[in-house]
Amino acid sequence: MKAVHFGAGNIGRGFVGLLLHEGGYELVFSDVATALVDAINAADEYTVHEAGPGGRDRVVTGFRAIDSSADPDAVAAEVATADVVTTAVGPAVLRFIAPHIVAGLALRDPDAAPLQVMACENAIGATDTLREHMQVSAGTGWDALVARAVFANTAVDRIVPGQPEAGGIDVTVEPFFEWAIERHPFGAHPPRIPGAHFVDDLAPYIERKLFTVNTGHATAAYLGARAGHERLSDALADEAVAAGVAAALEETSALLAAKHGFAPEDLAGYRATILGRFRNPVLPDTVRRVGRQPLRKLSRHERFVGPAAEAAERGLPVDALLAAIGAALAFDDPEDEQSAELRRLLAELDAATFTARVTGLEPSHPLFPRLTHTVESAQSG
Ligand SMILES: NC(=O)c1ccc[n+]([C@@H]2O[C@H](COP(=O)([O-])OP(=O)(O)OC[C@H]3O[C@@H](n4cnc5c(N)ncnc54)[C@H](O)[C@@H]3O)[C@@H](O)[C@H]2O)c1
Ligand SMILES: O=P(O)(O)OC[C@@H](O)[C@@H](O)[C@H](O)[C@H](O)CO
Repeated sequence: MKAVHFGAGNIGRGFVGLLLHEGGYELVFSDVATALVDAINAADEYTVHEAGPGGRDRVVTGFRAIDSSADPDAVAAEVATADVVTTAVGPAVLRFIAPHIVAGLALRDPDAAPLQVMACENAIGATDTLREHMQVSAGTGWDALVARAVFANTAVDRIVPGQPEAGGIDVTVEPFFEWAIERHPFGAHPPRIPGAHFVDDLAPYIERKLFTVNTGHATAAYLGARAGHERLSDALADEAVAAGVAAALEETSALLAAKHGFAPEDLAGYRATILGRFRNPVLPDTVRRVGRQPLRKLSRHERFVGPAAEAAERGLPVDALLAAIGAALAFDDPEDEQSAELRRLLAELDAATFTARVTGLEPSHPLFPRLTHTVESAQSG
């Protein structure tokens, strides 16, 4: 069995690659970072260090890597004979991966079992998005190729911080992980991924994850950055930050209970587990990594505006989410392109134009005036 994984970064090596290896797949990483590709090819094994209670070291073997910008034909050839393709590249990069998978499908034996495609990004329907990019890339050839693959959306959860260069290709991660995958696309032949669980309806899982883990994480990062903290665990140790995170998650939990029928006590337990994960003092995570790409995080269906808009539609409270958005608007990391763009847009646009452009919220939406007010406050303060 063979898996091609696009994106050999933190979650690629520290989670997706690890579980595919443990499932028995030969692993082919594809990345565009030449030095990383070279380092992977120079190694016979790497270690995933699980930092925190219950964690242990896990060794990954049986892998190689291809630089997809230098050798796209090699990537296509690997995809053609793979059983599984996964991605962890960031939602905006999926459009660049799509042509490689299409090229692989074009080379694939039409009688082979369908390629199992799963995008493992922090985004709702990321595999659907990848499939749409593939359809565009294939053009009129799509009808002939689409039967050679099946597509499943997934929700992946494991905190994998940025890694120090001195660590080579080893990865330090938290011990916790969860990987939920849509069941129906695979019929009787799901991929073999130990610890993953297959579900009939992914929507409650991905929304619970994105609107709890990622809403809480980003709230901690933005409130923490504004309070001068660098480490995520230090931000959580700040009572004011922790209170802001707890309040934002009370609001998203109320939405998740109303929308998906989760029991409030189960959501309270889920929140407590997650806050414990954020507080992990031996996980070297930073507010810069967690706050990265704030424009993506402020977009319409993402971790803040997504739940706040739906909560507002239902008449549920959104004050703490708006406070978190206010902190996001203050995020200033000159090395993060989106942070710099955010600062430029805040300086140049009026509040209503900024709100519409950055959040994608319709001006007629009940949240729009409150969001605009939050933007005005950020601009004046
Ligand atoms: N790190 C986490 O805790 C975590 C957890 C769950 C999900 N995720 C999601 O996984 C994705 C990746 O996150 P990460 O933290 O691993 O980021 P990362 O920056 O560590 O890794 C991304 C990798 O993708 C590579 N890449 C960029 N463009 C590429 C291309 N065109 N083709 C192939 N590879 C390309 C980069 O070189 C990099 O190695 C994101 O969507 C993120 O939200 C991350
Ligand atoms: O990867 P992002 O930028 O969408 O979000 C940053 C973190 O919140 C995220 O990577 C978490 O560590 C991860 O989603 C935990 O499962």
